[in-house]
Formats: sequence, C-alpha cells, structure tokens
Amino acid sequence: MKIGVLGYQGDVEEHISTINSISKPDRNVRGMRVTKRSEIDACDGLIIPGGESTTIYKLILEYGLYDYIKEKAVDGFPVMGTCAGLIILAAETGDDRVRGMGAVDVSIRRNAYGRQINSFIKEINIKGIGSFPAVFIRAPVIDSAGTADVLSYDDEKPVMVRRGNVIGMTFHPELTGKTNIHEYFLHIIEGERSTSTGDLSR
Ligand SMILES: NC(=O)CC[C@H](N)C(=O)O
Repeated sequence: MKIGVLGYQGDVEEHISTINSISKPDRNVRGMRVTKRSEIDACDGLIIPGGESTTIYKLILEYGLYDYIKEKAVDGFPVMGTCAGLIILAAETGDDRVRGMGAVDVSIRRNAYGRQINSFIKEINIKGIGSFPAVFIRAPVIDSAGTADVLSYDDEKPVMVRRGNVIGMTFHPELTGKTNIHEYFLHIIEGERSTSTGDLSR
C-alpha cells in the first residue's frame, strides 16, 4: 500500500517516517512524497500535511492540483488533512488566501489560538482511538463541524473530524511518535478498498 504525502511544504518527512514505521511483514505500507497528479494516482491515500496553509494552497494551485484533489476526495479517495491540511480540506476558512475545498463540512478559523508561542501539547480522547497526545502548533479552531462526525473535542471545540473517507485534525499526529491516527487512516483505506471491490462482508 502506498500513501502519498503532499510534498510542497510542511511536515512531509515526519508523515512519511510515521507511515513507514507502521509497515509490517504482512502489511507493507510505504509513505512517499507526491507533488504531481501521476504520483497521487499511484497511491491508495493522500495526506495533506501541516505547515503554512497559504503556501501549500498556492502551490496546489500552481501545480494545477486543486480541482483534482477536491474531486478525488469528494469521490471517495481517502484523504487525511492535518492542521494546515485540514484548513485546505474545509468548507469555510474565512480567508480568501486559502479557499477550502469543501471535502469536509467544517468552518475553520486560522491561527485562532494566537501566535506561535500559544502552541501546546494536550492529551485528548479520540473516538475509536482513545487517548492521544495532541500537538497544537498555531492551530486553527473548528467553529462548526456541519455534517462531519466529530471524533474528538478539546474544550468543547471539535479538534478531529471525519466525513466518510476524509479525516482531518487541527493538531499534528506526526510529531508524537504515536502511530494510532495513521493506523486509523490505513483502516479507512482498507475499508474503501473492500467496498470498491464489492466485499461488503466486514
Ligand atoms: N501547524 C499548522 O499547520 C499551522 C497552520 C497555519 N497556522 C496556517 O494557518 O496555515
């Protein structure tokens, strides 16, 4: 199985090494940096990493991938967005410099906790995963989760959401040494695969 990590800017290597660390003899998983359509097409899922959403957004446009990723995500291709990645997948960003794709129905506000100094680590509880040390770095805040399933809240604000094949979180799971969220994403991919091959037995 190959997981692409959109490789323009941000925590690309950290996601790739987290993905590679969950590979097992009976389940070969490889993370790879992707910047082009053909590279994404060779993958079973895509991660849009955290970083600077305005920069990542600009490069997605420059490489002509905006509509392509949006359509793929809406069509059922598994996509995970972390922090800046979730801003790009959101329905509403309130910021013209980053138009959300609407792949997950959330309204998000950039840098809502304040400046870099207001970054923090907090243990949160995630539905289907359990306790997780969430690293928030100049994180956005989800003001409304619309029709998305909320998998985790912090201080009554959603911090992790899912809409079918798309998951997103306002924190950085790739910086913790913990692999549960990446494994959860693999389960989504495996679910998509069994559905697309007609295996509805699970
Ligand atoms: N850690 C992050 O990805 C921060 C996101 C960043 N503050 C933005 O709005 O792009």
